[in-house]
Amino acid sequence: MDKLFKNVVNIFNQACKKADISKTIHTILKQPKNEIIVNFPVRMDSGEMKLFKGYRIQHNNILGPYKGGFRYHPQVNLDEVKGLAMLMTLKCSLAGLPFGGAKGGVKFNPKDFSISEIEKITRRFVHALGDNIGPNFDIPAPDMGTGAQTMNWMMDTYLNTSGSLDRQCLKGVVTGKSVKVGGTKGRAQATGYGVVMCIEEWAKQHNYKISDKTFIIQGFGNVGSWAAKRLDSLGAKVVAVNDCAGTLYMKEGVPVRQLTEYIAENGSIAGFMGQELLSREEFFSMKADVMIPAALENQIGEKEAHAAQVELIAEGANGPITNRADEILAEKDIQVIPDVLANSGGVIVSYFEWLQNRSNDYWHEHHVLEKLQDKIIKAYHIVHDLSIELDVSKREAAYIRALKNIDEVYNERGIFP
Ligand SMILES: NC(=O)C1=CN([C@@H]2O[C@H](COP(=O)(O)OP(=O)(O)OC[C@H]3O[C@@H](n4cnc5c(N)ncnc54)[C@H](OP(=O)(O)O)[C@@H]3O)[C@@H](O)[C@H]2O)C=CC1
Ligand SMILES: O=C(O)CCC(=O)C(=O)O
Repeated sequence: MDKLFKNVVNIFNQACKKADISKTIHTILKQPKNEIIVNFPVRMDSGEMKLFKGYRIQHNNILGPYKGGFRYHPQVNLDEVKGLAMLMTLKCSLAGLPFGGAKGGVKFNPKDFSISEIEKITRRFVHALGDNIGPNFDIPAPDMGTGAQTMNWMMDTYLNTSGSLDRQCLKGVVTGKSVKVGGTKGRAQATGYGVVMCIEEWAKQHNYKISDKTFIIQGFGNVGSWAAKRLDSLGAKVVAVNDCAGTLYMKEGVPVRQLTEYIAENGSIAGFMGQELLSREEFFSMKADVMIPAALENQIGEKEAHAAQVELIAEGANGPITNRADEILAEKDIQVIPDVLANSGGVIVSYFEWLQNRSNDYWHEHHVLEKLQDKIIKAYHIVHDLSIELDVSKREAAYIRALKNIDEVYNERGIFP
């Protein structure tokens, strides 16, 4: 089984060499600054006490407060969260945000717990983290298995336990909250929309008419479903969706809104419109124009890369392609828009939420989405141009650009001895 942190560090090492990053900066960045692990007890509905393990990995904060999501998933582990935290440092730097990188999570499957148990787990986790998070220090956000409701509980717990009277500014302790409690319009759709905005830009460069193309999406949660909605509005056909239950294939295109509603009610694609599901293997070998992995890391390994029959992969998920698979895809001339660029829409709009919380001035949705488009398209062209100039993949170009920004800041500030 590939390890995410190792995969990310391999590309980081290559990029450091190509970007001529000093040994000192390489040494600072190759491990996270802080690895926080908490074990905390929570009383279940049955009265039983259960112990949970939570992580917050703070990779680097030279550019600003640590920033990155919290994941609730049974596979959460230290290696995974370290890899995800390093990706956040690179993602924020590439997007030009005044944030560093962090990631966290709790190892459990939310599907096995009641809403009130999930609320208690969330509140106890925030309590256990204490001052390790804060609106000017480390700002969590949603990731797999968490969403606006989780962020609302987190903010509420932090406000009630921090001891500070500055309720307004403290709202920015987490982003991705619901709009009524201080979230921004546009955050829910930001990551999925951002992925498609990158695909739209790629399409313009390749004289590619999106409305004539077929798309396949792994994962139909926050990222996958919003990407599908934007594709649908552009007239494109999403012909297959894969989740843990299997692969839904509909030749004429999946009815995106109905599927979103169905999953919200039933928890998965199983049973949708009476369709028989295909296998995971059939998803990864399906002939289509574009694939959007929007689930877990390491989904496209050697086998899936050999089987792939698409022209472009836009990484909605973090780290969905292993190092070896990256090489195979390059040999097959399958292009990749890398995670640190393609899924940066989420953290970009999180930044807008944080700004709105600080100023107490809330923006229209169209303004948020316009600003998102400006930022992500700017990053897209920086990556594209650099990949041509240096003759490297878009992933390497993205890492190189992000590392150069960080290197420059360290060099101008100097390093504390
Ligand atoms: N939310 C955000 O703003 C951002 C998310 N990302 C990344 O995007 C990815 C998805 O996140 P998000 O949409 O928020 O998560 P969600 O929890 O909303 O959705 C996850 C989706 O992935 C599916 N999934 C999980 N495990 C598997 C598997 N083994 N095989 C197939 N499908 C699977 C789930 O299906 P099932 O119900 O069957 O488990 C579900 O459809 C993650 O990699 C995350 O790090 C990146 C940037 C920002
Ligand atoms: O919105 C954020 O702050 C972080 C989103 C995230 O976790 C990610 O981009 O992987």
